[in-house]
Amino acid sequence: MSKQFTFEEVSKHNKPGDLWVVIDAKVYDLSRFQNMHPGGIAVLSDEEVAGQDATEAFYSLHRVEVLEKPQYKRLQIGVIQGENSVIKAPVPGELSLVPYAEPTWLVNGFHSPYYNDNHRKFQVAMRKFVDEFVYPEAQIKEEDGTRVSQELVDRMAALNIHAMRLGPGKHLEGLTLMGGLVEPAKFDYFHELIINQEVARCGARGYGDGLLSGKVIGLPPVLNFGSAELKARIVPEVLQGKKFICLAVSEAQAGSDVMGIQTTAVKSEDGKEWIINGNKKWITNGTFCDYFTVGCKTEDGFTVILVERGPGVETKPIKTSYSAAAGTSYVTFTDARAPVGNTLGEEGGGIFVMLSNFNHERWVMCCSSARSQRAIVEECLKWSAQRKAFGKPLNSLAIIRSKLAAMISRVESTQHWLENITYQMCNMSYKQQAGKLAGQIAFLKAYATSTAQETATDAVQIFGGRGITRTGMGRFIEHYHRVVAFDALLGGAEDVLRDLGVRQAMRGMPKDARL
Ligand code: HEM
Repeated sequence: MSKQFTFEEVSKHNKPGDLWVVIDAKVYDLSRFQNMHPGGIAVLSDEEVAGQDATEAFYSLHRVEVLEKPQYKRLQIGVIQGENSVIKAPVPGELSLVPYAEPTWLVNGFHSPYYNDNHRKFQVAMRKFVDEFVYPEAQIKEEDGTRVSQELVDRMAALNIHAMRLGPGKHLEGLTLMGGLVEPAKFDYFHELIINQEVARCGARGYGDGLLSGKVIGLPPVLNFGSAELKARIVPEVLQGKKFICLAVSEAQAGSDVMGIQTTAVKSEDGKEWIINGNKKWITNGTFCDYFTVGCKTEDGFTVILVERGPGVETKPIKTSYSAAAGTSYVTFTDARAPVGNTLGEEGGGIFVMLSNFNHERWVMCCSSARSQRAIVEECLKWSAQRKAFGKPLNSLAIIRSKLAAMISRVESTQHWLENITYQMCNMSYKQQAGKLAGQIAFLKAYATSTAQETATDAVQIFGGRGITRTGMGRFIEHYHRVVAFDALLGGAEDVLRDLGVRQAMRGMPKDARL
């Protein structure tokens, strides 16, 4: 039972060296902490703070998690008699009750045609997993730039999360998914959407990519186009998190224009091996990968080949504006060799391999982008309610409400469009998806990432200086604003995607259509 105090008792401890404050009905003795306080001693000695209820002042300057940290928690010496604490730190695994902080299907009283009971149970389990194991590691590693721990990779493997991140399909047969929560045959794209969206909540974009997103885009060409022998050798060890794979397409000389790549693969004299020369740039997870799914120029055109790390393959880190935890690399191939049996799809048929892979990659990015955007909406709603400016909460200003309205509309429309496309994916074959959804997904990705950038800009304005400060109240805004361009470039730049979408539409125009 906590020690009980009255406001009167607390008010006697109102000077440096004997300094107590009340925050949310809890009494803190700051006498010994005052000299270590990052905000300085003067603010604590203020007559409206020392010995007083400083709840409002505190929450306009600190995030809730400050008082959750053990070193600060122990400054609490008791509670105010007869008063209850009302401020609640987010509880791991729980849904947020802040309006628009969750997609509508997770909001009490709302309905959705897309999600069944199994999706709901799956979401609960996935959120718990992310809050308990992913979020804490993400926050540390995004800062220190080291890669995801093998311990977490193993935990994910034990639940077969690596396999589920590749979507529904034969590769799930016989696996126990999420401890038996989903039957492999019933796992669909909404389950996968849930994984992507829950992981995106870790609020660490570089680390998020470091969490084996190279596998999400690098393994499907092996799964869908590799020989039976190659699949048997590569797939299980990658899905068990024992080996790592990435997709290596873009180059110093070619990004969105995939056909412009210059890495070459020529056959050895005995015809048994490919000899590969060239470079690949911005390769996510490349620094720590064992396998590279490489786009190459060959005699017949464009061919995709699985190259194993070995002589002639070198990777070095590229410093980008997000964390080195992503393992972004520059890869060079100097007479690197791969057996001809490592060819993925037809020789010269690489563009088909790549294009069918792009849809899924872009859709995954839409899932994450929509969820990251939503987290920023939540931050802005909270901040504008608890921060005062000109003597009033920020959200009493019409201009702030107008920015919030635009943010909410953007994230809601992105999520709803995403859910509709996901529903189409659930009801189409992989081939139908490639034909019918390439345009839709390209448009959605360009829409999600351009609205994300608008939201990032608005959020910085709402947070002011804190929106460009790496610690404290605005730390997620600063991070988001710094990394938001990644989504807009990876998997195809916005203008290229919009153009692709329109070209697809033009191709589908009925020949007899007239005004
Ligand atoms: C239990 C009591 C308190 C603890 C543990 C605490 C802790 C901290 C911490 C960790 C920071 C750094 C924030 C960050 O960048 O993450 C900080 C900053 C600050 N604190 Fe406190 N604080 C306490 C009470 C107060 C109170 C009562 C005030 C009075 C208004 C105050 C005023 C400030 C100010 C002005 C800053 C600088 C904020 C900024 O740079 O934006 N603190 N405090």
